[in-house]
This record gives sequence, C-alpha cells and structure tokens, in this order.
Amino acid sequence: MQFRQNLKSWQELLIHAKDMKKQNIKDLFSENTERFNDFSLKVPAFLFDYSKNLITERTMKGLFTLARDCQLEQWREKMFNGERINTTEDRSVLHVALRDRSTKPFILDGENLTDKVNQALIQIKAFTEKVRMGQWLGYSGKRIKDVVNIGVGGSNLGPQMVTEALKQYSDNSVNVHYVSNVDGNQIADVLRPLDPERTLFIISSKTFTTTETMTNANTAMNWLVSAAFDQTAVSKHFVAVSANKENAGNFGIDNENIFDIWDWVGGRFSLWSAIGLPIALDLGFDKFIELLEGAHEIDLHFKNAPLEENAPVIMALLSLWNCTFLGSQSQAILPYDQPLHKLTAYLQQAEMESNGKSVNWYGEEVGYSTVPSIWGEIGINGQHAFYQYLHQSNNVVPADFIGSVKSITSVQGHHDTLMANFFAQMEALMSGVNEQQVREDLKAKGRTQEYIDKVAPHKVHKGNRPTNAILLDQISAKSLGSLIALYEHKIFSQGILLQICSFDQWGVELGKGLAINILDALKTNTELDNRDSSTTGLINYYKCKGR
Ligand SMILES: O=P(O)(O)OC[C@H]1O[C@](O)(CO)[C@@H](O)[C@@H]1O
Repeated sequence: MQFRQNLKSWQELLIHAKDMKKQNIKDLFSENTERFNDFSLKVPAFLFDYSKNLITERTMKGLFTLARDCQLEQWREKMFNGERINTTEDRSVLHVALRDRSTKPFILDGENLTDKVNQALIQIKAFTEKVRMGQWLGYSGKRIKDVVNIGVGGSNLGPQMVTEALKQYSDNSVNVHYVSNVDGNQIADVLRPLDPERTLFIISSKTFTTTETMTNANTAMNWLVSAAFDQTAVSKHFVAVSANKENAGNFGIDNENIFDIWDWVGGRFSLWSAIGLPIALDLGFDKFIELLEGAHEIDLHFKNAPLEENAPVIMALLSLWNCTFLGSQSQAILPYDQPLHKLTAYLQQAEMESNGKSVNWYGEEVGYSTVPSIWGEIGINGQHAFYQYLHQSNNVVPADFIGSVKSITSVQGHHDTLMANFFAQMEALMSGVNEQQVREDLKAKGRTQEYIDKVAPHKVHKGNRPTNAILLDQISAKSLGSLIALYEHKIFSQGILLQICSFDQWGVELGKGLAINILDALKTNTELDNRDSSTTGLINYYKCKGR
C-alpha cells in the first residue's frame, strides 16, 4: 500500500505550498509577461486559462510528478479498458463507451458493448422520432405534446441541465418538464396545466426503487388513470429508463418501452445513455449525437494528451493544489452564460457525490482534505449576492469562470456588458486593491481626510484569489458535451490523486434507510425505539400538529 502522503512528490509539494502561501499571483504576472501563454491551453471547443492560480512552473512540475507517482496515466488506461475500477461495487466505469461511436467491438465480460450502445441509440432514435413526429399516440388517439421526466439525482440533473442550456435549439415538437422532488408541490405544479391525453411520462431510475421517484411515478399514474378511467392507458403514457426491468414491468410499462442502462454507467455520468431521452425528445436525435460527439472529443483529448497539456488533468491538479495543499474549503462554479444556469447544481452532484469522501481505496482515513464543497450561481446574479464574500471574506474560494465568446441569443447589445464583468471579476479577485491605492483614489476624488481614515480599510480587497477561465466559442450541443466531459475527467483524475473511490456513493445510504424507517412509523402511527430525544421530539410534534 502506497499512501499519497508517503510519496516524495507529495511531501515536496507540502513544503512548496508553505513558500507559495507567501506569494502573490499579481506579482507572479509582473515577473513573467508570458504567464498567460505558459498557463493556458486551447482545447477543441474552449480556451482554458489557469494562469490566475497561485502557481509557478515549479508548482506545476511538482504536480505533474505527483500525478505520475499516483500512476494517473495507468489508471486512465484502466478506465478506458473497462477494468473494474469501481472497486467497492465491483464495476467497470465506462460512460466513455456511450459516446464512442466507432463500430470497433469492445468486449466486456464476454459481451460486445459497442453493439449494446449502438442498439440503444437505435431504440432512442426510433422512440424519440415517433414522439416528435406525432406518431406516438395517447389513450384517446391524440399526439403527445408534453413529456414529464420523473427521476432524481443523476436521473434528473443531467438531462435538465442540458435541455435548459440548449433550449434555444429546441423546435418545441414537445415540451419537456421535470419532476424530481418528492414534495407534492412540484408534481402538482407541473401537472396542473397538462392534458393527460397528451402527456407522456419517462420514469427514469436506474434502480427503479428510489422512494422519491416511485412516489412521483405513482402519483402520475393515478393522475392519468383517473382521467382515462382505464388502467391499460398506462402503457401508452409511460416509458422507463432502468436497469431493473422487473420493477418497471410490474409498474405497467411494456417491455419494449423500457430503455436499458447498465451497471458500468454511474447515475451521475448517465446523461449520455437513455437517461438522456428528454434531451433527444426536446432537441432531436441529431443534437443528442452532437452532444455525444463533443464529449468524445474530450475523451480523446483526456486519453491522448500528455499530462502537461491535458485540461481535465490540470483542472484536477489545481483543485488538489488549492484545496489539499493551500487549504481552500470550497470552490465556486460561476457561469457567465444564462443557458448554463443549471450547471452548478449538476456539478455539485458530479463532484461531491464522487469525491466527497474521507477514506481511501484501502478503507483508511485519508488524513487530508479531499474535495472542496461546490457552490455557485450564474455569475452576474452572484455578483449582486455573494461576490462580496469572494472578494473580502477571510476564506479564499477558488472559482471557475465559464463564458462564451459568442452568445446564442438574438438579443443584441448585452453580451459585451456580460463579458466585461467576466473579465473584470477575475482581474479584481486576483489583483485586489491595497489600502494605499484606496487612500490615493479617495484623495483624488476630493474626499476629506476624516472620511478617508474611516472608509479606507473597508475598501481594501486583498486579492490573490485563484480563478480558472473556461471560454467556449459558443454554447452548442457539441461544446456543452465537451464541457461536461471536461469536468467528468477532472473528477476521475481528482479521485485517483486523492486515492478515493469516485464511483460509489455509500454516504447517501444512511439517511435513506432512516427515512424509510421513520416513514413506516408515521404510516403505522407507531413509536420509534432508541431514537435521540431531538428526533423523537420533532416527530412527535409533527404527528400532534399535522394529524
Ligand atoms: O436512478 P436512481 O436509481 O433512481 O437513483 C437516483 C440517484 O440517487 C442516488 O443513488 C443518490 O441518492 C444517485 O447516485 C442517483 O443518481
């Protein structure tokens, strides 16, 4: 067992981090006029500028050495070859196979995955075209107008984020809606304006056991059946995406309308599979393929580019540097492109469910900070809400700024204003402004000495806050596919560097189990044994007041 802290490269980076904490990014720019060229990369679909991090050439050299000591390249190979790198669940991790459209056979456990993937795509194409062209008819013979995707986590966030991002490209053949929350308010709001005769439900659940999804699915079924007065209407209005065909069949969904998903595709990496049905329904199959192609382009980049020119690897190394070595606890994702308004929520699951863990591959406490908490908002809205904290709090929050050279909106006259903020905020976070500059500025503005003395300390921005810039040419299905895959491979690389099992999610199980237990007690009105007084007190209060 080779623990990360025992690696010489890790130890050297710890020492180097102590020195770097005394440095200032702004000074590093003054010392090296080529810094932007040295620390930026042009990848198909986007420019990645990481020069505004607290790094030097030595830092990067040390980080690449660490990556090699961690055998990142070999692990990358293992993933692409289908080795069972999801060790705690004994599974391969092959979402990359979903977007590899070559016809070359890929054999896993005696089965040709290429055939499976291509068959699934044929099924997705046939189904989505039938619905979009008005050939899929509801129980009363009417064409489908609205599609409701019922699913949660990975069975919701990816498709929703993508259809929101690409809605400018939708031809509105159907309207796509999402229900993820077990709170009945959401499904009530979604169903209120819909016509049962013209509504199709996709029950998206890899396991087909998730309580929230099953509760919503049953409500949707009752809504339909109470309008149709006919239980057999279910097969005309429900399809499923699931690995659990038995449960989906028992629900009343015809076998040919159950789309497969496999155990080598993790929920949070599944939008490329039939979980992406809402994407193909909303945008058409060709756009869905463009999305896959964009992702595949980054798969090839990740697989083939040397570590020094590999964007996902560099992103992972920087996150490790900022969090584990420099001590940041959180990371902001700040899209300056309204279409990406669901990206942060999507990445919260992708990154935090993957790497938000504290034991290593051998089940030992890692003894270092793993990943930061991910949060954020559309940049402009964030500027008027929490950027105060980014600029002046004691906590340094490294941030990813994501923008586009061209906007996809036809509205003119906004994009330069938006992007001026994109550039300015990164500059301000890095450069800051010291007290002397503040004082001189106030003096030049004719302020009194008393005012200057009072206000100057409050106007200081310490700066030295790291940011990455990801600048897309324009939001499109292809560039979005690339952007998502960039983060997926970053997450994979980070897991390897941290020696963490990125593809399980045991941390969600405890709460789920307790909720099932409590729900039973609520339904049967029984007392719960062995609970702490707070849990018991809260439940009793709820029972007394609510019933
Ligand atoms: O698709 P399913 O099986 O309903 O699971 C939904 C989500 O629930 C989780 O298991 C976490 O609770 C996620 O990993 C997953 O994306």
